[in-house]
Amino acid sequence: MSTLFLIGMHGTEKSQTIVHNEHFFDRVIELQDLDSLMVTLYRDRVSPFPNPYNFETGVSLVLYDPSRFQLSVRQLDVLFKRFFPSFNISAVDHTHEENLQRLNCVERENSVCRNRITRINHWMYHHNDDTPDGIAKKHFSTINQNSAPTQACQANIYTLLLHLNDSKAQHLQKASVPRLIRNIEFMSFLSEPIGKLSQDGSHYWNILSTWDFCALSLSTQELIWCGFTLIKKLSRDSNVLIADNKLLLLLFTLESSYHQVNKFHNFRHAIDVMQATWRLCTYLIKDNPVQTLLLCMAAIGHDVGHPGTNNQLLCNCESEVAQNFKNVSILENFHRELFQQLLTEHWPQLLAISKKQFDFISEAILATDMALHSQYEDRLMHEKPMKQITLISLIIKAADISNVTRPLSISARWAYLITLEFNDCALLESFHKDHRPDQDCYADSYKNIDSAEEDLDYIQSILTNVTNPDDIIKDHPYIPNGQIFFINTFAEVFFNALSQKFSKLKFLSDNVEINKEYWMKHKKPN
Ligand SMILES: Nc1ncnc2c1ncn2[C@@H]1O[C@@H]2COP(=O)(O)O[C@H]2[C@H]1O
Repeated sequence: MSTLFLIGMHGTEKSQTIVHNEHFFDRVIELQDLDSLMVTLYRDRVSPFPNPYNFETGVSLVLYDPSRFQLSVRQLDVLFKRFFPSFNISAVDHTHEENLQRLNCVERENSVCRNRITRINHWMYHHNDDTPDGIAKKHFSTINQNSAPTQACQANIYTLLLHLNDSKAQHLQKASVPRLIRNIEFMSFLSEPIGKLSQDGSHYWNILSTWDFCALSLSTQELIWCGFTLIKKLSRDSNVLIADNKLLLLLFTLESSYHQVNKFHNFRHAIDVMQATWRLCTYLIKDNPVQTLLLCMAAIGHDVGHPGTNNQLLCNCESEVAQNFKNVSILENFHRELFQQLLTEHWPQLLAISKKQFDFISEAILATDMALHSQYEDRLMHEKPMKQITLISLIIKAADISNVTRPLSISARWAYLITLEFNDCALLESFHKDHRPDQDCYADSYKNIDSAEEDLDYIQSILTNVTNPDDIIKDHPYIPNGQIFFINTFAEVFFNALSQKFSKLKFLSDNVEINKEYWMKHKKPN
């Protein structure tokens, strides 16, 4: 869905160009000022699933007069990139008619980001620097009344490369949090969990404290609340304090740095891994609250910006992001860099502590690369005495794939989601048979592809209404085979070895066996 925001614009200021182009947007919202804009962005983003206004499945433009708000277009764009990194949103100075050519782009851009496959393709492989700076450098004559929109259009759509480059650029600028964001009371966007707490003050503690934790049945507001509740407690335990509103800003920024439209690799997975990490820490690093805090934070950030695909796909198509990391642990390095930057900005004290301890958070995030799985398995079985860094890595690795150790009804729903994500990877690969990954997204051949309407409504109804795995595999009969493969190849040996080493963790390998038994009963002949 796409939104046209008109800020502080009175009827007479609305030019004919704006009026003629409004119909390209799904909605037009008129707001008094930029403060109201920020509130709308946050409020929409944390609306209940399936959330049409997540700012990812369409392109949104903000038309305003910079001179009236003492904030240039460039500054507002930087603010969007810093605090809403996954959003397709850009600022436009509407007082110069030629700038309104950007409105012509929206129809084309929407067609790229409404289709899951073209959207993911664009995220992963689009290399051009379409920012106004980049365009100026390449002498594209795009803001020209007579010319058709060209690559300049794509400036409004998220890409991994821009996310990474913007994050690096912010690192250099060391800017403070702008007033527009600093003034926000983030608790005001969390009415849902606060409402539940008024009925039962320990509700979220109770759900966070068991291995039956089901992030799948939580809304975005509740996920943020769970992160807030746990990290606040751990920060107190370890005396690395952070003010409530600052912690909430960090969590809202993290949520906006994950792709809500991904089936599996989204903020929900991040909170699930954070919870699993914490539970494992209560058994394995009992007397070290600082390390528990660092590891739980690493867990929340470990997949930030994940495109819902994999390293192989980035590598095969020689994406610039892959080259940037020399084809080594590409996504993990990507997550690590983005998260480091977020911490530099939002919680530098924690980052400093992390760096003092063998670059704790970075090491933890890098350990989640499954290409290193057998190495870690080896260390788990043979390293004596086990080094602290190995233990930390094993905890976050175990948490990352802990969905197969959850009770079956929960595990099956995670299996369903990862299967859908794998299916999209397969669609992306077949898309590449006919299209160069980095070709101009507006070329004709790119248009009529027949895959991948949005299906978030359908997925959400399964997640909330279906708890019986039988119902899930009725529609997706090959899920059991995928789960057996994953358990046989990775999970079984790993969790058995972990349970042998740490007997209190036997429930993990027990659950894997129960789940495997179920999948075996429903296995399809290959
Ligand atoms: N239930 C599951 N079934 C199949 N693969 C899984 C499952 N859980 C995790 N994985 C894989 O394990 C990987 C761990 O690292 P990633 O999160 O990058 O991507 C994950 C998936 O590829």
